[in-house]
Amino acid sequence: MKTIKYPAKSDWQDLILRPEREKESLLDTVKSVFNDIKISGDSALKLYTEKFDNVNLTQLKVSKEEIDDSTNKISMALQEAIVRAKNNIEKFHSSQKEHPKLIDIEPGVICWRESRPIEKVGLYIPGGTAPLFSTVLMLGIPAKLAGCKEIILCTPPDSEGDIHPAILFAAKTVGITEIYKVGGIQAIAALSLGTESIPAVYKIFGPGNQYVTAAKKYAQEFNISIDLPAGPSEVLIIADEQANPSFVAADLLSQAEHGTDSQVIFLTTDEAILEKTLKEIENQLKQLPRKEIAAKALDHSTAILFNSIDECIQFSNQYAPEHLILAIKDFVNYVNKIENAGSVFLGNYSCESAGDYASGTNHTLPTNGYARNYSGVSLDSFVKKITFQELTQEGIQNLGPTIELMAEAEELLGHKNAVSLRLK
Ligand SMILES: NC(=O)c1ccc[n+]([C@@H]2O[C@H](COP(=O)([O-])OP(=O)(O)OC[C@H]3O[C@@H](n4cnc5c(N)ncnc54)[C@H](O)[C@@H]3O)[C@@H](O)[C@H]2O)c1
Ligand SMILES: N[C@H](CO)Cc1c[nH]c[nH+]1
Ligand SMILES: [Zn+2]
Repeated sequence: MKTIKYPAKSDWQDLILRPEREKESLLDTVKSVFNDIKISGDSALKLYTEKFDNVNLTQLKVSKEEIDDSTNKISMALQEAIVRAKNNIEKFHSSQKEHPKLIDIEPGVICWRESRPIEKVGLYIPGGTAPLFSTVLMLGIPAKLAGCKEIILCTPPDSEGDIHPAILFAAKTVGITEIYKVGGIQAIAALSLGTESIPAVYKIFGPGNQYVTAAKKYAQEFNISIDLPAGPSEVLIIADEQANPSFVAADLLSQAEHGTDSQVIFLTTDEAILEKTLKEIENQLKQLPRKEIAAKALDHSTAILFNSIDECIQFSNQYAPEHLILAIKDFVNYVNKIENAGSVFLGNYSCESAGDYASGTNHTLPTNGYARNYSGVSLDSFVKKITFQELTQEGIQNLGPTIELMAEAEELLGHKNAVSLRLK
């Protein structure tokens, strides 16, 4: 991890850069996979699965037996943990339900808005280097709460052609049964274009590596919408003198271990905390099974010493992290100053892992600076909002002349006429 002390503001622009693959070559790969899947459907899907996941599949769809068997393949304790997390995620996301509010605009003019589920949605569950069954809960629960009719789940198979039983158990717990063994660009292409076995959907959700994220961006060319660009994980931690260096190190490593292209940023005003945290990172890293992955992520991660917490917050707002942890005493005084972040964790005991698994918030969040203009996944992501209005005869009599005047000024006399006829 690189250490920088008191950087000038003019250097911040370089410090907020994320490690990225060369976009051009990524896009070329994405385009050719989409093209092959458009032409050859399932057979291209199988070829790409052999190429990128090293497994030769005969059947892409997960059978009912495989789903049912998943229960016997994971411990009772894990089953209970998944159910507890599900209840918490459900509680938080249910609270996001909006009830139509009728607004009296003027006498005889009422407007309101109602939500309707997106009928067909595709959920991508990452599985390249870790089976992220928690993501099944994060996407499946709001999809079900919203009332989406067709929910198609895609996730890469392991080298035996199997899906991790915890992914299948989580899907079963949420009530998802249409599951396909396909990952990466080819999964996103199948969900966008449809193949003999995988139906096309209207919106694609889910995080993934740079290939998946690039494919989701490209899918938009086919009029498919996407949740958000949720790429390689990241966390930014702001710590003062009362922070606990071992907690801070553990939180940084928790996101570094996701992938070699993850990035973690540590900001502090206290030089002693900086030194102790770097030592802790070194010690804790050795104990992690994914130490090679985390070490590579740390190679393009930075620890920065600043003069004040205000300066740390300003830097964080410019960086726009996926996760922000405020390991500072008076975090309540800084909440209002946070402008760009996917999800925020307050105080020494709010570890980021809580949000990843079980506290209730969603872990599918904007990365790579997209927290400047995107929100994380929520119930809203799975619905469209339709506006309604009812004008009575009194309403059009009152408002009509204003509409007529505006229509005439725009030289749209057809619009004006639709009002004038009703005023007679
Ligand atoms: N932002 C979020 O909300 C969030 C949440 C969870 C996970 N994540 C991120 O998701 C990512 C998961 O990545 P992963 O790799 O473990 O799983 P993944 O499922 O995203 O990607 C695996 C797939 O990548 C494809 N692939 C691998 N090498 C390729 C190559 N050379 N060319 C073309 N395709 C290739 C394969 O098809 C494989 O199935 C991590 O980066 C993690 O940080 C983000
Ligand atoms: N931290 C990830 C989002 O960046 C989500 C996750 C899933 N499992 C563990 N973590
Ligand atoms: Zn995580």
